[in-house]
Amino acid sequence: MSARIIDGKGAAAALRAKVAVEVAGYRAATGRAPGLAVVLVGEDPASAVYVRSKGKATLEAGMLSFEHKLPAEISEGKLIDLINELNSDPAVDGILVQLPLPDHIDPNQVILAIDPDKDVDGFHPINAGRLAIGLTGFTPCTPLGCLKLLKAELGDLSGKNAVVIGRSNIVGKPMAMLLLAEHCTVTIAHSRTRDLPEVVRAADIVVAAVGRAGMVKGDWLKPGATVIDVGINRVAGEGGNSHLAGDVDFASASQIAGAITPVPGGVGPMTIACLIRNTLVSAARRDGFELPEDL
Ligand SMILES: NC(=O)C1=CN([C@@H]2O[C@H](COP(=O)(O)OP(=O)(O)OC[C@H]3O[C@@H](n4cnc5c(N)ncnc54)[C@H](OP(=O)(O)O)[C@@H]3O)[C@@H](O)[C@H]2O)C=CC1
Ligand SMILES: Nc1nc(=O)c2c([nH]1)NC[C@@H]1CN(c3ccc(C(=O)N[C@@H](CCC(=O)O)C(=O)O)cc3)C=[N+]21
Repeated sequence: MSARIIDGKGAAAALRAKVAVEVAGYRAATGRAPGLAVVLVGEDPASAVYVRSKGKATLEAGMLSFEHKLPAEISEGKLIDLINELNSDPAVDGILVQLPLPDHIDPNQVILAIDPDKDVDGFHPINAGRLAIGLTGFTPCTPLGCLKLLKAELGDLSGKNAVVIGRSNIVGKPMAMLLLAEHCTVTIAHSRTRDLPEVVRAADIVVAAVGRAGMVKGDWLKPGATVIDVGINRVAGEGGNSHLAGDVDFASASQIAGAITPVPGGVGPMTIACLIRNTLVSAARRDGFELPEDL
């Protein structure tokens, strides 16, 4: 059997187009454009690439992009001063501080400084708490993108067995909360899980967010399972080349799964589409502008 390939890139383009239509309506109604501030500390090349594609997607949707590039040596206090300025800037609807941060800066203190109502990453404890207890807030972009792909593929998720591999605050935990809210029976696996292949074998839905290239093998899967591969791992190839690989061994998994996301072209583009979606949602809440339920 050969799995359906879930086209994350196409789904992301469609979501971005829907957001752009709503942005046009928002601008006509309010006379202003939603604005996203992205803060990049230091010169990590991968982070710089992501920040650039976020800025591009923001502009393409008709929104304003404010990029703040800060030197790696900046103090935590100075970074928090900038966040306070962005919190009180009426042109800024969303604030994203690109992670990881340099070691001398505590990411928890930085995230705490962001106004929860501008926290389009959904990383602030207030938004994590809102998600956990079912209140309106901001849902982290990567898990939200995964959920949108799953619903497009499967429709109603109620009663399905879902296994999330990974328990980070930015992917694994919020993913599990979203699946629980969709009435899945959720298992969260991590590095201390005993017999991971056996745990995965029970899953109708597998979300892999580990950071280990090709770890999940085809023979771990229940035949027909839906597999969402969050992993973005840069793997060295021959002659100094490198390529991106997911956490799932695509060659073997695509023989057994019912549907699977590729890397690249799966979850990554959806993350960026959900970021501009969240930024529009933030602006719309501020002005009482109504958006479609299913955006
Ligand atoms: N596509 C996208 O938009 C995004 C992709 N990513 C990618 O997703 C992956 C995960 O990211 P993130 O959540 O930040 O990573 P973290 O490193 O924060 O978390 C990794 C998780 O995987 C678990 N883990 C590690 N080794 C094993 C193992 N052998 N068996 C089972 N579980 C294991 C860890 O367990 P423990 O808690 O016990 O240590 C931890 O919970 C990375 O490849 C990252 O690049 C991340 C964000 C966005
Ligand atoms: N505050 C914060 N918020 C984040 O959302 C955040 C972050 N920090 N730090 C890093 C991770 C990672 N992340 C990705 C976004 C897009 C792709 C993406 O578009 N990937 C393309 C490939 C890109 C390439 O070729 O390198 C794809 O999978 O097709 C990947 C990863 C967001 N993150």
